[in-house]
Amino acid sequence: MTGDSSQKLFKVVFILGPPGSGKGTCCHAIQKNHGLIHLSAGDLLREERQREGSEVGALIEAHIRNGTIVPVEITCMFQAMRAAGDSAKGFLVDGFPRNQDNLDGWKRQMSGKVDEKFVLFLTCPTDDCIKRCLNRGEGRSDDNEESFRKRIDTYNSQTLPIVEFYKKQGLVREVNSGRPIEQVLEDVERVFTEAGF
Ligand SMILES: Nc1ncnc2c1ncn2[C@@H]1O[C@H](COP(=O)(O)OP(=O)(O)OP(=O)(O)O)[C@@H](O)[C@H]1O
Ligand SMILES: Nc1ccn([C@H]2C[C@H](O)[C@@H](COP(=O)(O)O)O2)c(=O)n1
Ligand SMILES: [Mg+2]
Repeated sequence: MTGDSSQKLFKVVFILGPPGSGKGTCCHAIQKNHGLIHLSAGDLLREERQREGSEVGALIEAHIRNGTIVPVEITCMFQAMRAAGDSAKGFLVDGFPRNQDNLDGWKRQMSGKVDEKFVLFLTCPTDDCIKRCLNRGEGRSDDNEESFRKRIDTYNSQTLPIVEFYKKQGLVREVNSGRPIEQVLEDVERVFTEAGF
């Protein structure tokens, strides 16, 4: 799809859901099957935090441990999409937009540049999410009970209203991810097929 004759619109699917609900796991499978590019806002922030000489590394780490959301000027998803090139079939934008500041920044930067296909919204009971995070085994500094509680509070108070915003536009596709992964992926695959991917 094209906007004007010179600019191709970026096809985007947002992936939202509570911490540990399986966003990254689903993106990994979908990316493989459909040739889409997976961009996780959390992964991009962790990468920047690790970059030698980063001026915002300490600030990012403080937000990650506190389960709060980094200002959108730092979480620059557009830059990452551009860097991925326009040969991409589309992008799986994982864990973004996570609050009103993310959404406002996204609109400021992306208006007229993206084709927002839908929001894949994963739902999962908190008890399952915490077990998954505590057993993830990736050494993340926020995979502990205290950070998890803060992340889930932020999710409930700041991310769910963003899901509501997209629901009102009829863009939300909900999948219950509190089930065995094979069943989750079957439903996720169906959602993508129905959307023409
Ligand atoms: N359906 C499932 N059943 C059991 N375990 C799962 C399922 N989906 C994902 N997991 C496991 O749960 C952990 C968290 O999954 P994942 O990293 O995909 O979640 P996430 O939503 O990206 O979390 P975060 O928001 O913290 O990045 C991983 O160890 C993953 O292997
Ligand atoms: N849009 C985003 C996404 C992530 N972060 C920070 C705060 C999160 O708790 C942390 C981990 O994200 P995840 O890997 O769980 O998606 O990264 C943010 O500030 N803004
Ligand atoms: Mg993740």
